[in-house]
Amino acid sequence: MRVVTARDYDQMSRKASYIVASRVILNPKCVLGLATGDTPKGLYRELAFLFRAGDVDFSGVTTFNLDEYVGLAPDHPNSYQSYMREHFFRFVNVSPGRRHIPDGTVPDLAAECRRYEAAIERAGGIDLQILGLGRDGHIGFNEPDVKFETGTHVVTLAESTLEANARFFAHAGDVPRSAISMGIRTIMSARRILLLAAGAEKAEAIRGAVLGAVTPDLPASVLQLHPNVTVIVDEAAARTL
Ligand SMILES: N[C@@H]1[C@@H](O)[C@H](O)[C@@H](COP(=O)(O)O)O[C@@H]1O
Repeated sequence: MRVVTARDYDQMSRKASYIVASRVILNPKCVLGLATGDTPKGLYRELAFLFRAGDVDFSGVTTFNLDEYVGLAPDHPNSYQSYMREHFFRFVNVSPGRRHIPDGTVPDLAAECRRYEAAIERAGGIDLQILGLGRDGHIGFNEPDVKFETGTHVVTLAESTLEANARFFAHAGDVPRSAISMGIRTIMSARRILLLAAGAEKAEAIRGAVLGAVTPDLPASVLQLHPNVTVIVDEAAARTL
C-alpha cells in the first residue's frame, strides 16, 4: 500500500485526478471502477477540468460503478445513476453505451448481480478501481462482517450507513435498506486500486484499513492484501496514521 498525504480535500482530489488521468492517457481504452459519495466529487470535478482543457479523452473508456440502491429508478434524484450524471458524465465524453451501473429496479436482483459480474469480465476486468471509505470501514456497500470471497451481491445496509447517507435524502426514512454492490472479490480483482478519504470522521477507518489487522469487521483492511493500492488521505484523515 502506498499512502499519499494531501494538505486538504481539494489537493487530495487533484492528486487523485492526476493518477486517474494518467491511466486514461496511457490506456485510452481502460476500464475504470467508479465510486459515489461525497469523497470523489472533487476528483470528478478535476477530471472534468482536465477534459475541458483537452488533456484527457474518455471516449474509449469503459466504467463500472461499485453499487446502486435497490428500488431507486435511474432518474430518482438519489440514485447513483443520477449522481454519476450530475457529478461526472454530463461533463465528460464517456460513451453512454460504456457506462455501467447495477440496476436495482429489476425483479430478479440475483440475476442482475450475475449479469454485472459477467459484464466486468467481458470488458477484461477493471484497470483502476476508485474507492471511498465508509465510517465503519466499508468499501462499495460491503459492510462489516462481509465475506471476502463474494462477487457482486445484494447487501443489507448497516444502521450507521443508513444514518450517514440520510443526509442525501429528504427524509431519513427514505434511504433504501438494501443495495447491489460489487463484492470484495470483485474489488480485489481490479488491477489497481485508488482509495480516497478526507476528514476526521474517516481517521479511525483509515487507521484500520492501513495499519489494522485484516478482518471482515473492517472490510477496507482487505486492501492490504492487494498488490497495487494507493491511498490518498487529507491531513485530517491521516491524523491517526
Ligand atoms: N456506497 C457508498 C460508498 O461507496 C462510499 O465510499 C461511502 C462513503 O461516502 P462519503 O464519501 O460520502 O463519506 O458512502 C456510501 O456508502
